[in-house]
Amino acid sequence: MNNIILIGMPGAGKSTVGVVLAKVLGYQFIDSDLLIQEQEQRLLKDIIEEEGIEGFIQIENKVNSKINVSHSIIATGGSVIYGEEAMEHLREIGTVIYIKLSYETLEDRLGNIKQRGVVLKEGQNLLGLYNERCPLYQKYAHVIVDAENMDVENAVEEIVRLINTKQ
Ligand SMILES: Nc1ncnc2c1ncn2[C@@H]1O[C@H](COP(=O)(O)OP(=O)(O)O)[C@@H](O)[C@H]1O
Ligand SMILES: O=C(O)C1=C[C@@H](OP(=O)(O)O)[C@@H](O)[C@H](O)C1
Ligand SMILES: [Mg+2]
Repeated sequence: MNNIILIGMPGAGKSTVGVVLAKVLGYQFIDSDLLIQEQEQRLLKDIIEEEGIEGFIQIENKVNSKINVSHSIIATGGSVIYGEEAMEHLREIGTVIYIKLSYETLEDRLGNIKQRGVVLKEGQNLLGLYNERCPLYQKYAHVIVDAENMDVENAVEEIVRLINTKQ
């Protein structure tokens, strides 16, 4: 269905890069986080607080599994890769692009992840989360974009270049 799905760690730039990419390609833009909030009529932070991280992951999996669009850029939330059904669906409806950054860059960019409402297990820190998730982002990606040292415009250009190379 010709969609482009962005995955990666929180702070990787999925939402920021995604909206610019949509403009450049003339696609629609969808942010899974906003879809979840709309369908649940609750803020992400309230869902995480009220349902716990397992409950949030289930809701995120359900919402992403039902996305039915075409010619859209879909910026997912960083924890989407815990939902197997969602990832299989997203891989079927488009090209999954992993925006990859080093741990050091993410740490600089993120500040306090606890305030950001990231799905963190008890006692887990950003490095633990990074090491746990990187293999999953890699597993589900059709294309990996190394966005280290790239500003938003450079990242958009690189994604467009990789998509064109792939076709
Ligand atoms: N390529 C980039 N270079 C520097 N900062 C960026 C870049 N992309 C995004 N940012 C900044 O990083 C933060 C997180 O970006 P965001 O798009 O919300 O990431 P995500 O949706 O992947 O969690 C924002 O403050 C954003 O302005
Ligand atoms: O990685 C995570 O655990 C999360 C990332 C958030 O989205 P972004 O990746 O857009 O920040 C959001 O889905 C939720 O707060 C959980
Ligand atoms: Mg986002």
